[in-house]
Amino acid sequence: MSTEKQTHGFQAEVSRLLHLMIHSLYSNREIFLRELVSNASDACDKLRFQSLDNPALIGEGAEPAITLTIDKEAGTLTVADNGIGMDESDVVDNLGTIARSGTEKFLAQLSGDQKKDAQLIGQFGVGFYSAFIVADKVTVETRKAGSDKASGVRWESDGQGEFTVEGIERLQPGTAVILHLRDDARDFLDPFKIRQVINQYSDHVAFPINLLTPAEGDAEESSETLNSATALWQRPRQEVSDEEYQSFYKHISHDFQDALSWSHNKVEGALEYTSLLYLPARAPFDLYHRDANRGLKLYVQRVFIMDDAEQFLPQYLRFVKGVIDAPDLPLNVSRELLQDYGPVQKIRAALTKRVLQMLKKLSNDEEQYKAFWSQFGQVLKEGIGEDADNREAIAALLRFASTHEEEGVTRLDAYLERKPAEQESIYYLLADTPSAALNSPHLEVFRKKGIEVLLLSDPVDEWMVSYLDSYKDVKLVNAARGELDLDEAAGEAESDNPLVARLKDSLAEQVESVRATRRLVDSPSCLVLAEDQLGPQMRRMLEAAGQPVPENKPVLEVNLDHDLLKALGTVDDGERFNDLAALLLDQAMLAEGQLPKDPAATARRMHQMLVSAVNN
Ligand SMILES: Nc1ncnc2c1ncn2[C@@H]1O[C@H](COP(=O)(O)OP(=O)(O)OP(=O)(O)O)[C@@H](O)[C@H]1O
Repeated sequence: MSTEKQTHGFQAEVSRLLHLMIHSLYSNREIFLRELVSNASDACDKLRFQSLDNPALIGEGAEPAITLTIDKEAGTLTVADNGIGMDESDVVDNLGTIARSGTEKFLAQLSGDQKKDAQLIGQFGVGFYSAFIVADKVTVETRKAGSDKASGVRWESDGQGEFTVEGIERLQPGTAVILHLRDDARDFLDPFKIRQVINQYSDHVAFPINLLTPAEGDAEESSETLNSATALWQRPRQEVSDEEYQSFYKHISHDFQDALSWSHNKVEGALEYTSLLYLPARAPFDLYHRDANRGLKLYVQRVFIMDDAEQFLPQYLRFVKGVIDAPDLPLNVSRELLQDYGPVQKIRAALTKRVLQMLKKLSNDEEQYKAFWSQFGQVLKEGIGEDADNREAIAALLRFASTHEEEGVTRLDAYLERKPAEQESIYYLLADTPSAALNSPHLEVFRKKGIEVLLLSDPVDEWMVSYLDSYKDVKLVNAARGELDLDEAAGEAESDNPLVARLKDSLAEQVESVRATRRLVDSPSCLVLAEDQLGPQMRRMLEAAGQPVPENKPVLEVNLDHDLLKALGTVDDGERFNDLAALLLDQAMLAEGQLPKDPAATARRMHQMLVSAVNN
């Protein structure tokens, strides 16, 4: 342990975050107290957990507690705990860096617009650094539980880019965060204000939060406990107010916004557990990062066991926050053990059903559900592939753009209600964007017949529908694949058409086949994939992942009733015919949002066409 004072620079991201945070969170200043109290409570949780194996860690009579001390003269507010504490390397790692992937990208999104940035930073979670919203200097004194009193550490910074670390003597293990309040934050020296903020944000913290006010004038030193200090999830539902649920949500999630909804249940019987699950209103910035926090906080008989207990919910529900308290699990349960532990599988299956029910209930309110869907819809779609047992329930929660829903979105059930009885399938079309889908030549015949087509343009959609063969026993059919049986007589009779045969010859290298179609009304041609071929979205996904992708040639379908095709039939010059045939294929690719195989050749052919059109 070095005793000399050492100066360190903050990681560049921390400096930027500090700067932005101080400016954009000014109007939410009091959140710093919630964040520091949350950290103190986590530290007490961790110590209690470690002391299961090593009871000596908790000193005699030292019940875990959080102490707030106001010192008006010094202008400081101190948030202290007798939790796990930190050693020197913990301090340098935890209070000087942000070890979350995607941080740089996240910071790049911040615009300087206070309101927008405040929201974004809320999604990110500011934790300890929020101390600098109210303090122009922060001192942390800490000692790791189990180490001796000479192993204390003092960390200090004005939040301007550097911090110092030095060894100190500290009598008690645990951490004290001393805030030297800015002049405009001196209202946090008022016990009344502290009481109000703790009441609002931290009443449910499961350890006592004591407020110490030193003697002043006639008043003697005093100490009072500000919170009820019972585990909120252990209280009966009807005794917990909505405000309490919301503030508990913010405590465990570090979100600034209210949750969309929650579900609190005590399950009795052979397998007892209590769960409190929340649906957040906004996606965290790192929802798609593999190492992002996810899952629930696990407690056993109110003793905190672990964060991110991902075994209790499937991946695709990783946005759900909450706690689970399973009193029958062994206290020394580890992640590895959880994985193969029978009761955990049962709890997971039940919690999954519960979340899907919450979503179903939420979807009764279209407005609210829209908000949810825009944030988490893409993640929920992963469930179609991942969770065969609940596939139908998840499918009912999906939302799609549709040819029959001009602005909004539709559900599979609404599609089925609108569908004429004789229509045997649910049709969908995959495209890169909603507008590409709407303009696709594949829709022409569906429009003409008034048949509804769902428009899928999320990158995950192709993968997802590959797992969704049917919904309520109605098959899902890709409108751009294979031969459509919309009009049985179509196509077949014309298969030996001489123009089709010439096109086949001319394009033999590029296409699998050419055939006449009734699929098209206004367009001359379009591409169709065989039933078993990969679509362009899947292709790109596989290519991006470095996987080998089989070459597949599309089928070109042509509309023999189209003027262009009629004219093409009269072209005798072989070279000119080949150029026109190639253009017919290229424009079909463009309509799909794909680039022609040889863009330069396409440009040359178009150039020739334009010149001859202008000269005519
Ligand atoms: N009072 C404390 N006692 C012990 N360790 C602490 C304390 N406060 C902070 N730390 C340590 O510093 C780390 C960083 O804290 P910070 O609040 O910035 O982020 P976090 O709590 O990990 O993340 P978030 O707040 O976004 O959940 C914590 O993970 C913890 O290891």
